[in-house]
Amino acid sequence: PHSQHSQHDEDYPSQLLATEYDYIIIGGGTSGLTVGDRLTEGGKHSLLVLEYGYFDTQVNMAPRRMFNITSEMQPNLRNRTFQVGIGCVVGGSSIVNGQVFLRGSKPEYDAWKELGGPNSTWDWNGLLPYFRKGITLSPPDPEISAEFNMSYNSKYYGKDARVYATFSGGRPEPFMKNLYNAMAKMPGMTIPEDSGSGEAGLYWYPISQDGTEFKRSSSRTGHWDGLNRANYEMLTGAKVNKINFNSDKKAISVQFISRNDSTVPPVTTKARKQVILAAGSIHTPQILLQSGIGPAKLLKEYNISVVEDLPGVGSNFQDHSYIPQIAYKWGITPNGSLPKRQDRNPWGKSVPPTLAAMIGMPVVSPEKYEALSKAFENQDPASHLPATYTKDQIEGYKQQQKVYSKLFREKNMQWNEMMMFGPGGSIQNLHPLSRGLVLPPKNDLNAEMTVDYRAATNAIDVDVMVEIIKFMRRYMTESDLKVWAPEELSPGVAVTSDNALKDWARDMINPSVYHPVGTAAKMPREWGGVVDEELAVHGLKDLTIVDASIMPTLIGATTSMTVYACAEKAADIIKAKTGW
Ligand SMILES: Cc1cc2nc3c(=O)[nH]c(=O)nc-3n(C[C@H](O)[C@H](O)[C@H](O)COP(=O)(O)OP(=O)(O)OC[C@H]3O[C@@H](n4cnc5c(N)ncnc54)[C@H](O)[C@@H]3O)c2cc1C
Repeated sequence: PHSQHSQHDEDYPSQLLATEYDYIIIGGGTSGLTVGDRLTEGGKHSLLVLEYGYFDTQVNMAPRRMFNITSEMQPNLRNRTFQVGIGCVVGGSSIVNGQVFLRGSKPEYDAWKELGGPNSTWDWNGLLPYFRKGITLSPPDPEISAEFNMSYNSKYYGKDARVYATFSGGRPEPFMKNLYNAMAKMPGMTIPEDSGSGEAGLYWYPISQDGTEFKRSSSRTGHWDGLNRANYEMLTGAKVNKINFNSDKKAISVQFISRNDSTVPPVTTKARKQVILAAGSIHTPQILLQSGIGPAKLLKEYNISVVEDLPGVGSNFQDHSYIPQIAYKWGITPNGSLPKRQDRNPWGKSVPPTLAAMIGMPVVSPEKYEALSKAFENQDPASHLPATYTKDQIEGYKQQQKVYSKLFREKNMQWNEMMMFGPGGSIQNLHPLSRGLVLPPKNDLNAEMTVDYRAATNAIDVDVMVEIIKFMRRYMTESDLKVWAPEELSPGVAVTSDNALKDWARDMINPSVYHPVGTAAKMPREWGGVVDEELAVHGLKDLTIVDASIMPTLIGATTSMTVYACAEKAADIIKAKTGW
């Protein structure tokens, strides 16, 4: 049964599996399949991927391909609840995501190094080779790129990866030039040479599609389809619920059950070299807790014996937050056709490239950034962190506070994201300072996770959003766009004071752009971290986490490209460590 690249789908044929593999990967999503591909190159080592979802020929968000999770009620956002978007399908969230394919700016990755210790290699320079290894760029059409000022530089990408970024072949509406030119003249605005250069500013950006058929590029198309390796196996519909350890605390096997059939007894498969956890930021903490790794106090409440007391499991949870619409209309209709919000068609269609302004707080708010930075610097973390935080975890947040109060003053920092396609639009706070929790419900460790963004528990997050709204207002009403007499529809010109804007923002903020990170953070143990610089779980042997949960802090960009780069780096670390 292992003579071919096996896709055991739907019928849970666990009897086809071997009892032992060199590597077992938990979760066949974005990071899991990237690492799976790299470790099976050359055919020498056997590897099994255990994936909860199924192979699916359709892509995009649909119930079959998404976990069904609603967040906890958010008291600071008028008690609203929110859909928690994550993929459960072979390819994971890379199959259902919005395909905006960006990376963060240099200071955001350099922060990971500062939060990792003096010998850390997790900074911009340490990750750039892996962005290059992981992603191939299809440049824009030369004529269109010259006409619309699409600067790009292929040196920030590689040539061999089968995960693609493309600007696509469509032609933007001519009016986009006016949006571009007006933004380019905003005080302090910069224009980087490429969206992937690690520099903040105004740029056209690529999407995760191939550059010929304009079909979605995912971890499945890039790291599974067409490989046909006898040593690279996957079982779908398999829900992992435990990792087992020997007395030496070495991860030795993985237990899973059928996703649908509770009558099937659990199966245990052995891993000779490593167990690799790639179940994403929401479910990686669950599998750790089910395995006895997490806050000892909590594990006792679940009657689970403690393998390793790691209070950080499920904490430090972060996501981008946004307001979907700062709405304007033109008082004087511009000539010619106007840009519309583009649906990045996942089934293959060339759509025009899209424009974004990704800017730091000194550009967003030249007046207030210094005061905001000071307020954050002097804040008592205990005033907003969860009551369960230990001394170590509070110390870890203090370290983040030290780094981020500096980054408030950093111009080359992607703190605000404005996707530009018309009058007004959506705005994002890419660096919320509140920290959420992702934990199983009190009475049942095996039930679906509870997701609590704890949005705006740090009130500075709302202050930042207000400054971003004011930046949008300046852009719409004080830039060259004013010749078209823009009229603000919401929040509306009657909403003027900071307090009134804060009030409005609390009604409007959505605490997730489907970019959850941080719940098994790469930070020192004495700062509440869960994995070390080699992404190995503190205190244990041969258990490595490779998904978005390891990011100690958010990057100011959509997350998938960074997940690919981190997984590429993780694969090299695992190879070096396990005598690959
Ligand atoms: C709706 C949506 C829109 C997004 N938009 C964008 C965008 O436009 N651009 C961008 O760059 N990023 C976007 N993202 C985010 C990005 O896709 C994710 O950050 C990234 O894919 C996460 O990768 P991962 O490997 O951490 O997790 P995933 O890719 O989610 O993989 C985790 C895998 O583990 C499996 N799993 C979970 N629990 C178990 C278990 N117990 N046993 C076995 N398997 C399990 C899941 O089924 C899943 O396949 C979006 C995400 C979503 C959901």
